[in-house]
Amino acid sequence: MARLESEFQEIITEMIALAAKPNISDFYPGLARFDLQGIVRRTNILANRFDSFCNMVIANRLQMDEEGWNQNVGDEVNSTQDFLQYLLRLKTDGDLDGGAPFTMTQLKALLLDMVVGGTETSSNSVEFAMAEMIKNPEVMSKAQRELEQVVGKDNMMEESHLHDLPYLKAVMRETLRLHPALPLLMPHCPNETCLNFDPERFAGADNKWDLNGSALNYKPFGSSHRICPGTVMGDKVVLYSLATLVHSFEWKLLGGGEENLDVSEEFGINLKKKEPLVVIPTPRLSNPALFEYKMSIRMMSTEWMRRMFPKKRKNIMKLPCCRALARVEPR
Ligand code: HEM
Repeated sequence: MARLESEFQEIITEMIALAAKPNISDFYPGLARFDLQGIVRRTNILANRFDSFCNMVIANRLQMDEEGWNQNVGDEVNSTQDFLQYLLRLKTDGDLDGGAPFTMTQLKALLLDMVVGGTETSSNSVEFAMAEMIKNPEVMSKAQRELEQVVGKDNMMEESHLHDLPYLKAVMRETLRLHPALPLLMPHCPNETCLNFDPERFAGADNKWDLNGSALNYKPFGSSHRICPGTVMGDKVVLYSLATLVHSFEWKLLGGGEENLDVSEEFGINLKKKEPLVVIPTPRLSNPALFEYKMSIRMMSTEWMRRMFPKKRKNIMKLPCCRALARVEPR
């Protein structure tokens, strides 16, 4: 399991690094066939490894379906179908509007786009937002109060609560303003100094900033033709993760000194926190039983995981894709 996890992470991290690497062939196309920096050769190796990974996941899913592990396959588009099952159905039947079926190559390309485009962008944004809230306790308290009112301390955060969390949404917007996940968009700079973390900029009913890139002075997901195709998903994943973390736990730095927490960035194609955030969570919900989670895996079902790793069921949540897509539900 650990080997599979680290291999998956290694592929994705290296793919992102290669995508960002300046390639001399882009400036002198005549040199492209020599692949002087080995970028094409390395990319092909990674693409093959990702392909094998996808083949394994897809083959297992198909085998499970064949053996009836998920009895709901074939029902109307239902909540128990995982994302891969849905894509595989599009591959066979086409979409609901009569669109042409997917090919297997398109299906894998979509998975690759989602993993490469959506993993670090979302997790880095959550890390920055948590760091800023820990550094600014008044922001953390306000977000916690909002969650207490909307969700309640005797309840678990659910996706349906997301619409009623305007302050946490403002925290996320402000995080993306100050620490844009992908900083290399068209060049732009603020017309006044606004370096402090202040979610109030985005709070209030008259807040006019959205994420669709229509206002060119706020476009954390890009804008126009090249706008991020994962905007809606990224928005929900980041907000849901933040809400769950803030609602369920108090957060402290190891050794204290929250007010001096370093939030500086390491520049790259993906902006990440220079020093990883290391924090200590303390449960804050009133009912300890709420922390005995029943995990329901959306993208890869638990049955699939059990089947694939029969001897290591206890480690099921250690696979990064499961952690990212797992939904936490109360018992
Ligand atoms: C906080 C989360 C995210 C942020 C801030 C973000 C931001 C961005 C930005 C700024 C771009 C570049 C737009 C441009 O070239 O002008 C982009 C591109 C892209 N994003 Fe995201 N993204 C996020 C999450 C996601 C997710 C969840 C997915 C997939 C499910 C995704 C998939 C992609 C893809 C495939 C592209 C390349 C599009 C193209 O080149 O045409 N992103 N993203």
